[in-house]
Amino acid sequence: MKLAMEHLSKQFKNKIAVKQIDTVLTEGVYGFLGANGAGKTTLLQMICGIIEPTSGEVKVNGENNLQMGERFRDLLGYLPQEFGYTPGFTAQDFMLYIASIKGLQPKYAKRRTRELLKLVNLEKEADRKIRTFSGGMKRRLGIAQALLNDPKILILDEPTAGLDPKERAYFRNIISEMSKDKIIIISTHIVSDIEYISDQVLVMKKGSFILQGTPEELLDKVKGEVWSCHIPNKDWTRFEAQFCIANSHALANYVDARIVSLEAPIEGAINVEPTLEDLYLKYFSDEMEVGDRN
Ligand SMILES: Nc1ncnc2c1ncn2[C@@H]1O[C@H](COP(=O)(O)OP(=O)(O)OP(=O)(O)O)[C@@H](O)[C@H]1O
Repeated sequence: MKLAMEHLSKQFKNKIAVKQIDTVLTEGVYGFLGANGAGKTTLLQMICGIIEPTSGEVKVNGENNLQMGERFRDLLGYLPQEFGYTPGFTAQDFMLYIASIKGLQPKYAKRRTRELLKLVNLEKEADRKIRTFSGGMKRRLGIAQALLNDPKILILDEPTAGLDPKERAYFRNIISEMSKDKIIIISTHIVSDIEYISDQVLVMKKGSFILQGTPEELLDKVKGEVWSCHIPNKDWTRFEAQFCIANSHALANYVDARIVSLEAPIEGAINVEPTLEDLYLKYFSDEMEVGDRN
């Protein structure tokens, strides 16, 4: 299957949210990485056919997604950023309700609901009301509902928002296990959510993809630019203002720092293996507050 974005743009009044995106996705896991406001949600909503592009189009195997209508919706599973759960429903009622909207046969819907609640580890909570669920449980239920129709295109907008580290790890395992025959798009600003499960990472900034490649290809772009060094306490304020700081740990006489820089920031700095987090900092440090980095 081919999911193509062709010269895709979206403008809201005088704000260009998505700018001339051209890319083709086939089966695999794609991480759309970008800061808040980069345009991820707008792009995903155009792919899902929820909003119309200002120009350009989304095509599935050469056919416009909006013109495909029902046939496109049958292929699609979507977890929006803000999901409207009905708090008085139990998890099972909710799944059956979404299944009926998706037009699934009741018998199949029941079986699929059982399977999916098991997959997202909510099997024992099937009869509990959603109003008693934690944020993480609701998010897992959201992932389960997106899978009801066994979608060939699965789109997850910030799927791990509100999940604790254990649930994040669980989520990554679920995705890696089912990737084979689907196009899976995960949008996030959290690098670790997609670093190990994405076949391709697309870095989005100000409405455009500024980088696209396998995690290894992207890591090559910061190779030789990540340093581990000791900065004397008296010089720290100057270094913090001048360099992109990936990490810092203040000790008695110096700060143990990880710095992204073309040149060694200080004598004795040691070149270390980069991570995607370093790459993200390199490209987004101009948009971040100092406190965001740690
Ligand atoms: N309906 C709208 N009307 C006006 N501006 C909008 C609208 N929707 C989005 N925008 C603007 O378009 C830009 C991209 O927003 P979008 O929500 O797509 O980004 P994002 O990368 O998903 O960020 P976030 O993770 O914070 O949602 C932002 O500047 C946003 O304010």
